[in-house]
Amino acid sequence: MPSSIVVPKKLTTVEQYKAFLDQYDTFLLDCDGVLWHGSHVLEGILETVHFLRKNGKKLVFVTNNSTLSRANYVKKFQKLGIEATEKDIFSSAFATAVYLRNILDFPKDKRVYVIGESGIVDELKDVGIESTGASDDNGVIMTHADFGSIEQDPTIGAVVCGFDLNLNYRKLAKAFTYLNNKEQNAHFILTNDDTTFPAPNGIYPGTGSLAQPLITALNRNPLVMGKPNKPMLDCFFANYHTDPSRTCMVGDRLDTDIDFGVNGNIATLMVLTGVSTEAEAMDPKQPIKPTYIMQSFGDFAKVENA
Ligand SMILES: O=C(O)[C@H](O)[C@H](O)COP(=O)(O)O
Repeated sequence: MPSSIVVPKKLTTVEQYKAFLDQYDTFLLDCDGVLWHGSHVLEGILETVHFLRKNGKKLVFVTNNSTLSRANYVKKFQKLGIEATEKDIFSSAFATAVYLRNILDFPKDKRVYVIGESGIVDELKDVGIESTGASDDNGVIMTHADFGSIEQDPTIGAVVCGFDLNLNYRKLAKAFTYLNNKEQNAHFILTNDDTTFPAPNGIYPGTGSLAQPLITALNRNPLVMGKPNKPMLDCFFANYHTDPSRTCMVGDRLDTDIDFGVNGNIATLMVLTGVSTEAEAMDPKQPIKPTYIMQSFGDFAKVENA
């Protein structure tokens, strides 16, 4: 059906919330912009998570944020008051590690150069892949005399770029050097390509924006793992055999979360606590249409008190 004909249904009343919830057993939940901003849990989220689980709903957390391993995400969830186990969490770092190991059959004698944080390093280690870079190059200030210190490294079989609060020129120069060596033929992979992400006081450049200097310098498009791309979807459906007709993706971004659900042929609910706006979703020219829209996922807590 042409996207201009699909009109998202806005949920605003407790009766509509209840009727919506009765249709689904499994909810795939984005994290940044749905559950929290950074480490600030949004209003009503804890009550909603408790209420849905008490009513037998399955919650699966699907995040493009590659900064933490699933083990460390479990600790973050617990610290924020949300019970979770590693098998409930699908992060772009996990999808990247699984893809390198299982799909690319990454050679045992090769390593990965990482622009990113511990989530990528830890998930790669979990599947037996050695990495270098990441925090090793944090705070390393280059001078114009340092260019000679950047050498080729034939052990690098892939460069993986994720969100990195400590991105610097040295990391970009090393990644470029490895990827620009045609004989080496190293894979160029992004954990995700979110252009921005929501924080408590606004939105900030995301992984897709941080990787742009490499994409421009190399004139090469990377392989992207996270939502809405197929590797993350394959990762989810390989681990969960849910009934697609009773599964709903909940997210705040049209171009990642909602598109991910559309690609997976499941219903989608867009919340207005993150990046995308209602006007963007309702625009007839918008090709990606959520099934439903509501203000906040935390509003479902009102059903319990109704
Ligand atoms: O990597 C980034 O740009 C952000 O961390 C990412 O956008 C957040 O991922 P989400 O939980 O919204 O999927």
